[in-house]
Parts: sequence; C-alpha cells; structure tokens
Amino acid sequence: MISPPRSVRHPVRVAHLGLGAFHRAHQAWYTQLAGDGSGIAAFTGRSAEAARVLAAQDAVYTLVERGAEGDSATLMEVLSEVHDGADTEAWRRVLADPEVGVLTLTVTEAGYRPGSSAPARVLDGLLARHAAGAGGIAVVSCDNLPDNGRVLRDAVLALADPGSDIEAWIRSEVSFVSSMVDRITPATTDADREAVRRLTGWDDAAPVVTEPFAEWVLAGSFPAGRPAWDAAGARFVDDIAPYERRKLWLLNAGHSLLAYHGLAAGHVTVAQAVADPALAEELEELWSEQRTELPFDTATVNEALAALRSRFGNARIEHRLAQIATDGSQKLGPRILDPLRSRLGSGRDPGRSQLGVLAAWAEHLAGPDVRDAGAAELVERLRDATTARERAGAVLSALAPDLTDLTDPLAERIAARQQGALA
Ligand SMILES: NC(=O)c1ccc[n+]([C@@H]2O[C@H](COP(=O)([O-])OP(=O)(O)OC[C@H]3O[C@@H](n4cnc5c(N)ncnc54)[C@H](O)[C@@H]3O)[C@@H](O)[C@H]2O)c1
Ligand SMILES: O=P(O)(O)OC[C@@H](O)[C@@H](O)[C@H](O)[C@H](O)CO
Repeated sequence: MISPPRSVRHPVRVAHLGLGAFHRAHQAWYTQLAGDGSGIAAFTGRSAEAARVLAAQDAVYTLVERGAEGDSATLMEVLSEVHDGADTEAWRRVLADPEVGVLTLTVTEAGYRPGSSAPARVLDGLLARHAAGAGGIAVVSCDNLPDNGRVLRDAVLALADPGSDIEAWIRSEVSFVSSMVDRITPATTDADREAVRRLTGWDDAAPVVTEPFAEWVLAGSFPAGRPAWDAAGARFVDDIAPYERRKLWLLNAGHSLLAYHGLAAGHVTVAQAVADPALAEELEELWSEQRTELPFDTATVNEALAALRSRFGNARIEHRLAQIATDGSQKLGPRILDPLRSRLGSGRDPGRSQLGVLAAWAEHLAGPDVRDAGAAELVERLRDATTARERAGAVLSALAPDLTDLTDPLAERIAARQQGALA
C-alpha cells in the first residue's frame, strides 16, 4: 500500500465544514494554488466517514482533473487536519484560534433549512471564538444558493439569544461572505480510485475527480485576512447577484432539467442525457427562456453557454443524474422559479421548458428513488392526487404559493408527460 505522500503541513488558517468531494476539488484546490502556505482544518458535516478515510492517509489525497482528452493528477496537501464534525472540542479549538481567519462551508442546500445542524455548529464555533477573544472572522458559504452568505447569517443569528453579547458580536465582527462556486465534481467511484492507482501508483481511498474548469466569485469582507485565492483565479466583487444568477439559471437549472427528464428517459449520467437530441433541444429551450432575465450582454451569455455545452458533453466525467436529482425541493426555487418569476415580472410568458422541469420533477417524486426530506409532504399529496390539475396545484402550493396562477399551464405539461411527451 503506497499512500499519497506528504511533504509539507501548513499552519491552519482556514476551517471548513462539510468535507465532501466538492470542497476538496474547489476551495481546497484554490487554497493550495494560492501558494501562501495556508492550511485547512476540515470537519465532516454529517457522517464521520470522510474524516476517517482521509485521516488514515494523513489527509493527503489526489485531485484528478478530467478533461475530454485525458486525466492529470495533483497531490493535495492543503488539508492540515481532518476531523469528525462531532468532535466539538476540535471544532471549538480551531475556531478559537486567532490565526484562523476564515470558515468555509459546503453543507448542501438542505444544510440551510430550519432544523439543520449546520447553522448551530457555526454558532457554537463562533461562541468559542468570542469567548477566546480571537477577533472577527469571515464565514464563506460555498453552496449553490443565491445570496448564500446572507442566508447563513440569518440562520445563525436566528439561533443566537436576542440581545445577547454573542448576537451583538456576530453582527459587528463576523462577516458572512456570499460566493458563487463552480466546478462540476461528481461523487468518487471505485473506478476513480483505480484510475488514480494507474496514474500515480498511489493507493488513494479518497481521491476526487473533477473537470478542468473552475470559477469562484466572492463578495464580502475578510476581517482576519484570507488566503491569496485571487492569485489562483478567484474574483472579488461588490455585487454577487449577477454571477449567481448566471450560474444557477444556466448551469444548475440545466442540470436539474437533465436530471428529471433524463432519469425518466432511462439515462444515468449528464453526458448521456445531453447526448439525447430531444433532451438537448429541451435544454436549449430552457436556456433561451432563462437567458432573457440575465444582466449580461449577449456575447457573455453565448460564451457561458458554449462552455456549458462542452462541459456537460464531457463523457469522461460521470456525473450521475440521481445525485443531481436529490433535494429538488431546495434546488428548484433558485434554479427555475426565480428566473420564472423574473420572466413574469418582465411581462413575459412562463417558459414552456421551465414548467416542463416542474412537471418532470412531479413525476420523479411519484417514483421509487426520491431523496428529498423537504418534499415529504408533497410526495404524499402527489400520491393522493388523481388529476394533472391536482398535481400541478400541489407542486405550486408547496414550492411557490405565489405562482398558483400557473396551475393550468403546469397541469398541461404534467398531462403531456403522462401521455409520453417531453412536456
Ligand atoms: N459537487 C459539485 O459539483 C458542486 C459544485 C458547486 C457547488 N457544490 C455545493 O457543494 C455541496 C456539496 O457537494 P459535494 O459534491 O461535496 O457533496 P458530498 O455529498 O460529497 O458532500 C456533502 C457534504 O455536506 C455535508 N452535509 C450534508 N447535509 C448536511 C447538513 N444538513 N448539515 C451539515 N452538513 C451536511 C455532508 O456531510 C458532506 O460533508 C453541494 O450541495 C453544493 O451546494 C457542489
Ligand atoms: O451540488 P448540488 O447538489 O447543489 O447540485 C448538483 C449539480 O447541479 C451541481 O453540483 C453542479 O455540478 C455544480 O454546481 C457545478 O458547479
């Protein structure tokens, strides 16, 4: 057994919550590439498994950039420590360290729902920092949610005692940074571990495979400094909204369309779904409906779409539609309903393809492989519904009660799907 070797361990400057594939392919990669000697202490979000596997190889892993033409491997030594998120002592120690200036998070969209443990954990860490007098910190959300910094700030403040010292301290010293993150990173498979063995000779139980493309745009302040992420290509802007919309309304919305239509058509991966001419046409229609609402010129959107066609078509990246299809109740608002609302606000008709995604989702929720705790009640209602109109009403009242006027056009799409059309 030859594990990936460690030659350096940097002092911890960044804490991270949610030790999934994406963190290791994105924020960790930017931090290592920044080259300023910042290390990360990473904590698992729910299961301790990722920390256990990584700790057994001293937190070193291989990042494979998988382009259409081939693979290239990078040895990742930027994780200085990995911990089970349940290790509250380690969590408090790291966050109370004045040398740690940033806390990043990848806890999925569902991690921001009321009742999720993530905001409570952030508050717990901030309490330890405040008690230690370690000074302000930047908390950077890296999940696919619009205005993710504000969402996290609201969730954390909602848990702090009103009028307490900690509440006042968070308001004045803690910066919640919003960020748009992009790098398609599927869950690692056994075949990926085997590919790493062939490529490097290392027995890596926790490699991560990602596309060559990467983007990170951030808005907010860093009261205790930050790694030189800009040296690795990250951009710092005043207004994150246009960048979030470009990404969520084109890439992520396209992914959701391919997931729900693609699974119904028997496809397994994004590349397979997008190679299906009927789905490719549906995707182009969705993009034409959503692009009208983006605050970018035609050339910029054309360029983003050209890149997406090629990124989605990279068949060497096996991005499973089932992974993307999880938690639609948390994803479809930012991906489909926000741009749909924007269309209506601009006096346009609802997009046929936009409604088609909702229809395909309703069908998915009636199937056997639903992983979406936030849709539990809706699944019941859909089970009891006997007509397309009832299904459409249930979907809209669960997801977008302000849009129930669209019940009839959505019912048409649902009925069309029942007759075997793409909707
Ligand atoms: N994978 C990608 O291509 C990609 C790209 C851009 C953004 N993201 C963002 O990163 C998130 C994670 O993606 P991933 O590929 O790392 O997934 P993953 O399944 O590999 O990891 C998910 C991580 O989130 C944690 N988590 C899940 N639910 C949680 C909860 N309720 N509270 C706290 N932690 C929780 C898990 O424990 C795990 O550490 C996505 O949901 C998305 O918001 C992913
Ligand atoms: O990661 P999720 O579950 O939010 O969504 C699935 C994909 O749409 C998403 O991971 C994209 O691959 C990613 O956002 C690309 O940057």
